[in-house]
Amino acid sequence: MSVLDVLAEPELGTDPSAVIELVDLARQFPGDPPVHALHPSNLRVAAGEYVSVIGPSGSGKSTLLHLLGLLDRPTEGEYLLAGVPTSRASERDRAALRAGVIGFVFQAFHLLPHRSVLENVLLATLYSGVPRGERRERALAALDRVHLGHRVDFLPTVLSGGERQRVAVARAVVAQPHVLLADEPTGNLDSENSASVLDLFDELHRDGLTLLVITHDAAVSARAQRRVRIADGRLTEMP
Ligand SMILES: Nc1ncnc2c1ncn2[C@@H]1O[C@H](COP(=O)(O)OP(=O)(O)OP(=O)(O)O)[C@@H](O)[C@H]1O
Repeated sequence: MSVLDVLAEPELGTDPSAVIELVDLARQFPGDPPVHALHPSNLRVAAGEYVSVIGPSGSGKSTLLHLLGLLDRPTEGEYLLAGVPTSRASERDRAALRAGVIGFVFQAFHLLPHRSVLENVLLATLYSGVPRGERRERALAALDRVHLGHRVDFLPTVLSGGERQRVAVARAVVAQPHVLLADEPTGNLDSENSASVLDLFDELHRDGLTLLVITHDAAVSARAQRRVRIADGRLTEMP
């Protein structure tokens, strides 16, 4: 039985098709006065949606990302991830859910410099429930998927920024997550390399992957099918 089976309490989820569902979710930091980094917020991301969250510096993007990624807990409200209520789940269950459901892509790539491209992707299969006998094949398929099948034995250090980020995307999707969570994915890239990563996101979206991209960059946000603005810790849908 998987952690999803153990934790699932479907009656709490209002929408079974939602991958992400925030119900009055809020995060306050202590202070005098307290900081309302995220006011009580509601957001539902259905399977297959490509959503961007855009906001300026200090608007609450990192706070939201940490909550969505199960790296932080809310002070109020509930966050259902793949239908599983997470706010009061144990750290162990949250870690298992995070590993099984979320693929992360960060601005800074976070690749291991002394491991080959293939090894970087293979490492991500270790804790994600990919059967041992399938790991290599799955890693190679993920690298093919990001058009880097010809670079599997290279070290990340010799790749372009766009290629490195595409390795990071392969690493994020190799375990077939329910959602790809990207934090400023083009923040370290020039326009050409940014375009290659954003084109890849379009392809993954067409293949049915759910994507949520957090950014301060209007051009990056505009590529998503649905845009949400965050300002002063409040979320609003954009037309
Ligand atoms: N640990 C903390 N304690 C107190 N206040 C915090 C803490 N973390 C964030 N904040 C405050 O919460 C608000 C939102 O911060 P957050 O880092 O989420 O914004 P951001 O949109 O990610 O900004 P940036 O784009 O500059 O990284 C800010 O006013 C910030 O000062």
